[in-house]
Amino acid sequence: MTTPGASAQPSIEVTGLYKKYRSHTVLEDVNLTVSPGEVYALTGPNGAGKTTLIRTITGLAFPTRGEVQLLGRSVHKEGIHARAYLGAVVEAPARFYGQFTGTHNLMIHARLAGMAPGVQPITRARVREVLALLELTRMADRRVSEFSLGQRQRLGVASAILAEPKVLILDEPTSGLDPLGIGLIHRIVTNMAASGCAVILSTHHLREIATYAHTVGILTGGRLVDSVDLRARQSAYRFRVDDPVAAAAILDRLPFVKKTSTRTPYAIAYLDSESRVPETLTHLSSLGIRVLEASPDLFDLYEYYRERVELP
Ligand SMILES: Nc1ncnc2c1ncn2[C@@H]1O[C@H](COP(=O)(O)OP(=O)(O)OP(=O)(O)O)[C@@H](O)[C@H]1O
Repeated sequence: MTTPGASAQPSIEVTGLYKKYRSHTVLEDVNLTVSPGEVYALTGPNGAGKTTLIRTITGLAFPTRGEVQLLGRSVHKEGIHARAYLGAVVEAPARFYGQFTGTHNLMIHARLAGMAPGVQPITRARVREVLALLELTRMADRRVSEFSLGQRQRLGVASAILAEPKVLILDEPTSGLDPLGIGLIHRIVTNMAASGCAVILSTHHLREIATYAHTVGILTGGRLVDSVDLRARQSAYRFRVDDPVAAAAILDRLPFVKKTSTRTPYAIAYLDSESRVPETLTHLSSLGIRVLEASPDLFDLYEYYRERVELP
């Protein structure tokens, strides 16, 4: 997993966002930032407002109040510039011309995308490349009306990455895909992020997303109730000891331990790297603390999510 630059200017910045449909508040004071190279997964119960938030971030819907910036430009005031480096699939599966082939549809998309200010023209070779990346070469010259739902879904992602965007936004990109298709989307998102692209995607698949997202935002009732930094959670190790409180106090003094807690019979430490585990064990043992077991303290996003959305 790459580590996105924490100090870089955010690629996506949502500030004080409200969205109302008549008297119904769908989004309430939503604030979030996504850095270059970061994968931000948005999750929450049905009707929480995920699609509305994604539509507003991409400029398809207008906020009642608040602002969205992409690469430092306001989506709703400088749309053409803000969206020049945006790739998105907001309505899944994306709309295509059924009577045209996959290649033809992407060529139409390429011409439109190539009109954005500062964007390089997209070549036929690039169209072939993204079709191959999405494992659609075999379907490339077939009419889109003959594509299955999953193939259309993949063609949508192909069109979103065609212009090598710096911001990629995908609304439920894996819904309707088979397990191999889901793995394919994960790899593409991971590779895009590794090349510096900021990604927001919405999903209900928590256990999958935990393997490659950097941050998970939990939206419920239109409010972003939590933002979970999965990288920090994944650096936790647990040590089974006779006296967890004493062990945690010792661990707390180590310079490479960021935070400690206890959960009997474990002392839990957030280390700055996995390579610190042997050093930590030696240190505990030198101070008379017998460690009966040491292992990663795996974070269960599903359990965490359940607790967050079930809170009154
Ligand atoms: N155009 C609209 N007019 C009125 N209400 C709307 C409109 N679009 C969405 N809503 C309402 O906004 C709320 C949030 O809907 P949204 O589709 O954003 O939720 P979601 O989190 O994406 O749900 P799901 O997980 O089911 O896809 C719902 O109560 C929905 O009825």
